Parts: sequence; structure tokens; C-alpha cells
Amino acid sequence: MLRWLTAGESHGQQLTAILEGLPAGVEVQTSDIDLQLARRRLGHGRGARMSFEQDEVTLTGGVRHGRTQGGPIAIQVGNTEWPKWSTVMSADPVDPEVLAGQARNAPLTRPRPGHADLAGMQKYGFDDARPVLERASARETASRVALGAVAQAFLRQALGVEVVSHVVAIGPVVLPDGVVPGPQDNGRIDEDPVRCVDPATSARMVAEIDDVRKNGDTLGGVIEVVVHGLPPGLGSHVHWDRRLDSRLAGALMGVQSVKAVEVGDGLETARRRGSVAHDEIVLADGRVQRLTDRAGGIEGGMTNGEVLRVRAAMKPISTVPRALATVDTTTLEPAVAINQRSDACAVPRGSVVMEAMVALVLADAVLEKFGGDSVSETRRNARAYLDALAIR
Ligand SMILES: Cc1cc2nc3c(=O)[nH]c(=O)nc-3n(C[C@H](O)[C@H](O)[C@H](O)COP(=O)(O)O)c2cc1C
Ligand SMILES: C=C(O[C@@H]1CC(C(=O)O)=C[C@@H](OP(=O)(O)O)[C@H]1O)C(=O)O
Repeated sequence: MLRWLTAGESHGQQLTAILEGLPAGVEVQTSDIDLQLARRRLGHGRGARMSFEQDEVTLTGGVRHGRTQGGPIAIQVGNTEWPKWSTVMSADPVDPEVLAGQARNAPLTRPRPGHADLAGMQKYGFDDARPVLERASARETASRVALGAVAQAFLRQALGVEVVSHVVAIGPVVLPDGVVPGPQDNGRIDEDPVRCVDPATSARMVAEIDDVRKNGDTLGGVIEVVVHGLPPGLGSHVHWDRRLDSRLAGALMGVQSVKAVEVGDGLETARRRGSVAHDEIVLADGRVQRLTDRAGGIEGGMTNGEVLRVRAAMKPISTVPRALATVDTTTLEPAVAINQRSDACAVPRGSVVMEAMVALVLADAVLEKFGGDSVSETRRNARAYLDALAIR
């Protein structure tokens, strides 16, 4: 079983991430993680912080000379903004007089509709939204992407699995159906300002983001994660919490701002008749195959050997520059919500986060099915299973 945990605040000293349960022998190094974190900082619509935040990565446990050792993997992602926040976010008590002189420490009492501010203040008994937004912030997704980089290395080295993600909608601009990118498309998706595979749709998405920015507004959208090379039989039909679709949905829903998840054709499938909703099975090239991939590679909570496709819908950013109505929690007077620097649209960056979450869930499912204390053992076990498959 693979377990992962993250800790740290948006303006704290660093984020800390731990991945436990990965076999020994996975080749991974700091530069692999740097690469994924750099991808997460890009994208049209990103806020100011992403242009200067550097994500200082240190691998502090579980990896030696570029290979995992079988123990927990610990990764630190330093916040380069820390020097500006070291007093306000100090773990240890600070002289109240020093704190009083810090503008950044002024209590945030105008909670943003759509953010965690108000419910978090009520739940934890804070009279300041600062401690809530510090941990609710999607800054935390940097640590998930760091872990996802390790999970992706494992999937690739154990099974040749490749994870791709792309943006299929930004606000009302939608990529026409039927585009399923492969690993060969990764480079051009990374180069596109909104991670869209179709240049004409991409240009319309960029224009839509520019328009909301000009109007002090924000946007959401939809991301698709596509996974190539998965064997049939990951996950299980036997219990709800072993179903791979349920595990993927939970992981994607656990990303800040995700409000819906679809597997395969998802909602569209619900509108179809059964005769055109499923993937008919044929024998072709000596192999049992599907004519289509409407199910998105999962049937009965298990991979079916086809391409896996899952989608996550992100709501528009809730720090709306044209600030929304709220109530000041100190005076209980009507007010406008906190409006600080923020992303206008985080969907392109979110795409890299969704990749990481999918990779972590799949790495867990691979280890559950094939086990292995070393990646070569996982590989051997997977090979033996595939060789023994009666129906191929
Ligand atoms: C990659 C990414 C970047 C985000 N950037 C911002 C941002 O700059 N400003 C903001 O208000 N929300 C941003 N969000 C969304 C908030 O973190 C999220 O809406 C908030 O934590 C409340 O959680 P909920 O939307 O899941 O209810 C971002 C989300 C992601 C995935
Ligand atoms: C810092 C990141 O994203 C942040 C996510 C975020 C939020 O509310 O979720 C709010 C913004 O934080 P700040 O106000 O400090 O600029 C984003 O920049 C990041 O992704 O690394």
C-alpha cells in the first residue's frame, strides 16, 4: 500500500511531502521533481506569484544516488517568499510589538465566498482567515506534484505507463470531442499556453482568459488525464473502496476547486442509450479489444486494458478581483471580500496537479496488484501476470 501526506502553509518556510510504500530501485532525482514543478507554475491566467516562486526542492529521505531505497521518500519544497513572511508565519511566538508593526499580520476578516475562509474560521474558532487560507491554498499542490513525479517514475519504470493531461474546457470554450492525446503529444501540450492540443481552441481559451482578466473576473474549466499502457485488472469490483474509479474520483475531488469528476464519457454516457453507451468487444490482431473507449478504460472498478480517461472540473477562482459581497466577521457589517493577488484561471496549472493525483492512485493500485520490494520485482510480477492472462 502506498501512503502519502503533505504538510506546510502557503507562506510558510516550506512544504513537506512524504511517500511511503514505494519499492526500492526507482530511478528518480531532484531534477525530475524540478521539471514537474516547473510545469505546474506555467499557464496563461496564472497569478503574479507563479512568475517568481521558485519551488526549491530537496530530497531529504528515501533516495540515494538517484535510486529509491525502499524507505519513506521525503521531499521539501521551499517557498522562496519565506523571507517576507518569516515573522508573520513564525512557528515560534513573536513579540506582539514586532507583530503589530507587520501590515501582513492584519487580521483578514472579510471572507471570500467560494474559498475556505468563513467555514474554516467557524470550524476552528479563528477570528482571522489567515490560518485557514494558508493551508487551504493550492500552494499545497506543489507538494503533491513533487510526489506525483516519483509515482510517475515508478509507473514508467515498472510497467511503461505514461500519464498525459490536457485542458478540454476553459469557461465556455470547449475542445471538440474525440481528441485523445498520447505521450508523443506531451511536448506540444506543455508548450501551449493553456495546455490545449488544438491551436484554434487554445487561441479562443487565451482570449477568454484575457477577457475575464480585463473585467476583473475569473474562470474555471475542465482537465482530462489520459493514461496509456495500463494492464487490465487494477482496482477491483469486489468492494466500493477498492474500485479504481472511486479512488480516482476521491483523489481528484481532493484537489482544491474541483467540483466534478467524470470517468470516460461520464455524464454524456448517462444521456445515451445502452446500445451506443458501451464499448463492444472484438477479437482483432489476435487480441481481445474494444471498438471504442467510452468507459474511459474502467469497467467494474477495474482497468480493462484500454486507455484510461478521467476528467476533473475546476470552479472559477474565488478570489474575484471584482470583489464579491461578504460580511466583515468583526463588525458584522456588509463588506467586499478580501481581494489579494491571485490566479485569474488556474486550469492549465491544475492539469499538472491532476496528473500527479492520478499517478499516485495508479502507483498504489499497481503495488496492490503486483507488489514488489524492488521495482524489478514489480516488473517481473507484472510480466508473469500478463504472460499468464488466458484472455489477452
Ligand atoms: C492549481 C490551483 C491554483 C489555485 N489558485 C488559486 C488562487 O490563486 N486564488 C484562489 O482564490 N483560489 C485558487 N485556487 C482554488 C482554491 O485553492 C480553492 O477554491 C479553495 O481552497 C477552496 O476550496 P474548494 O474550491 O475546493 O471549495 C487554486 C486551485 C488550484 C488547483
Ligand atoms: C502559491 C500558489 O498558488 C496560490 C494558490 C492560492 C489559493 O488560494 O489556492 C492563492 C494564491 O496565493 P498567493 O495569494 O500567495 O499568491 C496562489 O498564488 C501555488 O500554486 O504555488
